[in-house]
Formats: sequence, C-alpha cells, structure tokens
Amino acid sequence: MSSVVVESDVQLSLDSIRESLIRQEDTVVFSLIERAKFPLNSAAFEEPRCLDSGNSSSLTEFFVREIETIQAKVVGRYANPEENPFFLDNIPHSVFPTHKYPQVLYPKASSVNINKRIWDVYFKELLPLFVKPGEDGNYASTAASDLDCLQAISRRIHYGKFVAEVKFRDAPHDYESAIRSKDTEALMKLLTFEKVEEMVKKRVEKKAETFGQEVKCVSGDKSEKNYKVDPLLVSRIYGEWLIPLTKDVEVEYLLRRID
Ligand SMILES: C=C(O[C@@H]1C=C(C(=O)O)C=C[C@H]1O)C(=O)O
Repeated sequence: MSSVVVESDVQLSLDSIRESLIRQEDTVVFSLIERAKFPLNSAAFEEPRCLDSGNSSSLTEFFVREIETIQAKVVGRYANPEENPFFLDNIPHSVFPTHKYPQVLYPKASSVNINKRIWDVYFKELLPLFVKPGEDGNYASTAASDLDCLQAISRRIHYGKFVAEVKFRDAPHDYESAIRSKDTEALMKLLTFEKVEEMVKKRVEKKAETFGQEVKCVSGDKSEKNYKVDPLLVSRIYGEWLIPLTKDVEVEYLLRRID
C-alpha cells in the first residue's frame, strides 16, 4: 500500500493525501469484487460457534482477532499510523524491528478509531447489498475476504485523520474557533469539498466497471456487459457510507486537535 511520504519536518499536502485515497480505491473496489465470489454466509459472522468453551465469538470475529494479533506481532502492522485495529486494546509488540514512521498526526487526536461502527455498517448494511443471499458453507474463505474488505475500508476511512491534519495546518485560524466551540456543523462545512466527492463517486463507478467486467474474447461482441459488483452500487457505497464516515473521522480528529 502506498503511503504518504513525509519526513520528520512533516511536509504534507492535500494533493498527496488525495493521491493515496485514489490508489486506495483500487484496493477497496478489488476487495468488494473478491468478496462477491461468495454468498452472504451469515453463519460465519452471526453465530457464536466457537468450540472453545467460554468463547462466544463468531468464526469471523475469532479469525479477525487472531490475524490482528499475528499482524501486530510479526509485521508491526499497527506501528503504521494508517492502520487501526478492530479488536486489539493492548497491541502486542512486534518481534521484528519495525519501520520508524514519522509523527505526522497530532498525538492526542491520533487514536481516533471508529472500527466498531465500521464493523456494524459493513456486516449489517453493506455486505447484504453487494453479495448474493444464502450460504455455501465456505466460511473460512469468506472470513478471509471479509477481513480484506474491512481492512481496506477501515484504512480509507481513518485516512480522514491525515486529511484533517493537512486541512488544519493549511488554515488553523479557520478551524480553531469551530474546534473551541465544538461546532461540529461548522467543522463539517469547512472540511467538505462537494466537487471532490462527486469526482470520487464517478471514479469508483468507473473502476468497478473496469475491474469487474466479464472479459470476453469474442471481437465485436455487443451483448450486455456483466459486472461482478454493480458499479452504481460501489458509487453508492462511497457516497452513503465511506465518504460520510471519513468526514466523521475528520471531525473527531479536529475536535481533539488543540487539546
Ligand atoms: C477526504 C476529503 O475530505 C472530504 C471527504 C471526501 C472523501 O471522503 O472522499 C472528499 C472530499 C471532502 O468533502 C478531501 O477533501 O479529499
């Protein structure tokens, strides 16, 4: 995953942040396309089927917890300020040396984490929209695919912290009074760029068309195109959930920006 390259004097630009968000769209769209191979398979994430007595996790929750622990220990995943865990309260230390990430985010605001909301939104609202209903019993692969989607979506939404930091640095006086009076409406207005949002929605629709079309080798084939995930739905997922949640992260971050 491409990261914003910032040196210790921490040069940030809205353009470089937006470029990373554009690249992350590829990951999000591909992960949705991959997940659409499987039906809903709700038993994996709804039923507490763990055989370990005293553990009431669903298969998916158990899987995500275990993978997060391994990723923290082996690759220091959460040393990267772009990554936010779903379950780990105490992040285990990496057993290998980790990259020293420059301190870009404001320390008191950097811990904003809305993954509980993202988890609920993903399983209750998004997933039923873009996968077929039913069960095929392929729960292990489904859980792995869900984790890919969750991590891609979570990274995208929490990137709002970087967006908010750069917007604050570009116009601290504009933001400071709204932060002091905890005026979330004013903050939302300041950080919103409707034209950019429209462009994002159009672009992800196009990406879903391009990445998810069935490829045919018959030249001149004029038959209707089939898509693995409806491109309009991908645009809607961005417009109704991913962009608003990113902006909520921006507001949460800004509210703690001058603590
Ligand atoms: C992320 C930004 O902040 C807001 C959120 C956007 C998004 O989530 O794509 C787009 C434009 C802004 O309204 C940005 O300005 O790029």
